[in-house]
Amino acid sequence: MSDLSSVGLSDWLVKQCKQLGLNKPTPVQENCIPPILEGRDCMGCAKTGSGKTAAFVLPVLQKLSEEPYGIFCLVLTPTRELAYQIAEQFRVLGKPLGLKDCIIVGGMDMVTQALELSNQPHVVVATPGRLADHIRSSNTFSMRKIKFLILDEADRLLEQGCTDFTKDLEVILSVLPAKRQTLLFSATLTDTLQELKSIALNKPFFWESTSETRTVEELDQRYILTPEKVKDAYLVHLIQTFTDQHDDWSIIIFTNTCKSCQILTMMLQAFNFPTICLHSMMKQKQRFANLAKFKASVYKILIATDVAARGLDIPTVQVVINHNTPGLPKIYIHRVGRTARAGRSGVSITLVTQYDIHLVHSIEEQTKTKLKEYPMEEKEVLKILTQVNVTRRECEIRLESTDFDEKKEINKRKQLILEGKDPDLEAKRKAELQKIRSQKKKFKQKIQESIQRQKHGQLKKRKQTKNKKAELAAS
Ligand SMILES: Nc1ncnc2c1ncn2[C@@H]1O[C@H](COP(=O)(O)OP(=O)(O)OP(=O)(O)O)[C@@H](O)[C@H]1O
Repeated sequence: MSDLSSVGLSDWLVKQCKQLGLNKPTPVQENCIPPILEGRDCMGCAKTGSGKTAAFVLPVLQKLSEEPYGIFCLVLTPTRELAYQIAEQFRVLGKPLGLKDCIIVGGMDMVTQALELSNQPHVVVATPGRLADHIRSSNTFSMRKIKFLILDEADRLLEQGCTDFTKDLEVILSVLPAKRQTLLFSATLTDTLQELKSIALNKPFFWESTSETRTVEELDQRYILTPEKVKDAYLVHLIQTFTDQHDDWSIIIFTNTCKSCQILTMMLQAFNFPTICLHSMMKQKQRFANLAKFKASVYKILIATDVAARGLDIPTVQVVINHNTPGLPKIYIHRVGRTARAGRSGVSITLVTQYDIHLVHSIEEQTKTKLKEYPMEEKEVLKILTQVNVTRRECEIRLESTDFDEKKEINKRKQLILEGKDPDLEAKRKAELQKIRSQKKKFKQKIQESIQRQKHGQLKKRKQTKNKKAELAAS
């Protein structure tokens, strides 16, 4: 494969890429950059860590150099940290152009952002909620002339998950010109293809890597089967083993809630592991500061919720641990994709309880990969079990004495009000749903128990018959 000029990039850009160690195009770049330069809409689906960001940044910079004006390009992305990472790529690769960029994300000062927007930056990188707020509240900037709209992690932006971006997207799309190039990228586009096609209107060029598996070959994917009560002891033992065996390692541990993230961080800190956390209940400045410290290897362990599952590119991460088994294969793919990036190797270890086995099966089915068991010395784990569980309980008590739960409740209510919902009505609805769920669970348990009893009865009967036959034969 030849250098990046083979995909149609100008000499100044190729030179800039070389300075950053980008010598040859990756497959997604090789396939998507030419049609984008030709003016086509593009949907690119390639594995995590395969260079999708440069696949859209480079052609935009080339086009911008031919006709520089602001606002030329808008990039939307689901998380604030990702917005900063993308803006940095634009800034570094676009240095020879004197590129002006502007980052519009929640949790940061709105007035400063409004000023920056009115200065006509070439590129705006934004999370949908905050950009929609600016559009609703200000007329000091215009997006009527943008050439490029890019949706990074496009499927996440369109799905109606816990953060629903669809209303904000409508507001944003309503102020963009119909004549534009739309570029959509993700490692998991296929589920949302129809919705995506309604945004990329001009018969988009679609490219998907043709690999059998949906995770990278360099990733060693493992699991540990553990009872729920022993999970944290496994985690502590696992980290201790890595600490003993590797000098230069970084680990991301994913967990399912902000509270669990906070407790696990306190617990690992109590065991003197250099741990820091990242979740959506933290102040934005603290989130950025923690991520920067982790990137700089000041802290070797990052415990995060799924706010860090997509897009983050931290080359030193060798291990990803899933403290909970992700409920959706898609989330698993993005989480484990934080390691083994750009051809490097990496390990992912998923802690699986007896209730999660079906989730592992659907992950294996979707990724077309079989997870292998991670060998652990159970005896060693059991030795620290009591100490770990007592430490965890102490951390829980410490957290309960703070206003963590209260803050969570206030944040939730604020979010619901912003979404135009009544928090009290929603709470009622949630309680009813919870009641139905627990009734269903009880019912399921009863059925399981009666099946077990039946099986047990049949076995007993068979044994009795066998014994009788043996007695008869003996007499
Ligand atoms: N042509 C190239 N040659 C070498 N390295 C590259 C090349 N293009 C990109 N990279 C590097 O690969 C790494 C991963 O790239 P990037 O973050 O764009 O991945 P991605 O495909 O967007 O992953 P994700 O799906 O997780 O967001 C980055 O560190 C980037 O600098």
